[in-house]
Amino acid sequence: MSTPQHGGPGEAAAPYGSGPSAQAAPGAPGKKVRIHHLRELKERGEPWPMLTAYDMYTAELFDEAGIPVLLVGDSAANNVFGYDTSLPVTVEELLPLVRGVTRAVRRALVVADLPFGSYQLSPEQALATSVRFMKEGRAHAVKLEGGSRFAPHVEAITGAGVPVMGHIGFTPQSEHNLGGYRVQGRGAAGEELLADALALQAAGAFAVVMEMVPAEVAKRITGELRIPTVGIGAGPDCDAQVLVWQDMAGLRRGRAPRFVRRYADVAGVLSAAATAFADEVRRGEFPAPEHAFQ
Ligand SMILES: Nc1nc(=O)c2c([nH]1)NC[C@@H]1CN(c3ccc(C(=O)N[C@@H](CCC(=O)O)C(=O)O)cc3)CN21
Ligand SMILES: CC(C)C(=O)C(=O)O
Ligand SMILES: [Mg+2]
Repeated sequence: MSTPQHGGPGEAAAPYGSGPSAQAAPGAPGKKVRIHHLRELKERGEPWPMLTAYDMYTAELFDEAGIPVLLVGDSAANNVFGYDTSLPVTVEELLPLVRGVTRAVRRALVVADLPFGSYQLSPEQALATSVRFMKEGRAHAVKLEGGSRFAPHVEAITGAGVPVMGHIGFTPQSEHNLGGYRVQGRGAAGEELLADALALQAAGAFAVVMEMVPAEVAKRITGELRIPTVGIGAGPDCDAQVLVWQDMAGLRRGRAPRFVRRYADVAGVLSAAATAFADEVRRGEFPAPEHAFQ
């Protein structure tokens, strides 16, 4: 195979995020993001962005915009399939989305989120599901929710050569146990969170998401870890920041979580386009002669 693989042995090339290739022109071949690049960004104190993506066009745009890591989140449950929680989404539903995203990217590292029930049963199940996302989804890494209790699962997966991203703090797959969308790690629970992060690192995780964690706790954990932390509602001192793209771009309407900043009004743009199309069809203004064949 001549195609370089993500997460393989490091090249002597300039690290991702430095030099002119950091913002490669659309269509430029660019360099694939590797896990060691993310570690180097942490060492240099350069925060990096991560976004969810669930399809080809968004993946292509985010890749070209220089987002080094794309997550095919189990949040597709809410943001693609319309479930009210992330619990019902299945491997069978997520796999085709992962395939679409990995086909579209040139540089970004694509992380497949393991859905509820597809890894918790045993390290063997976690590895088997990860292998499906790597082989059938062509993902570059997987992500799973949970702390120290999932260290054996992370070890089984990384032991097979598959990079794993952890996820601690508010873990949506456990929302019924956590009592809803609530900040995690306040007070004494902060020490447990640190222990969880260290256990994931020791098990071989290459990064760890911290969701809805007090900023001071996230800062402390980020300082204690060698691997990058990726915050969502975890303050400014994480090594990276992630948002769900429909929140970031204003496609999802209604009240967004407090940790969201909206960078666009995609809902407004799409809604105006659909309304204009509908009006023109109803008025007989579309199609015009140039849209028709003689
Ligand atoms: N569109 C979307 N964005 C997300 O961030 C997201 C998903 N979907 N689906 C899966 C999980 C669920 N997540 C969520 C969902 C809601 C809140 C929320 O409503 N938070 C409130 C209450 C916080 C509190 O009471 O402490 C907030 O104002 O932040 C937070 C995280 C994060 N993930
Ligand atoms: C919010 C991110 C971290 C996530 O797990 C998802 O989108 O599923
Ligand atoms: Mg998720």
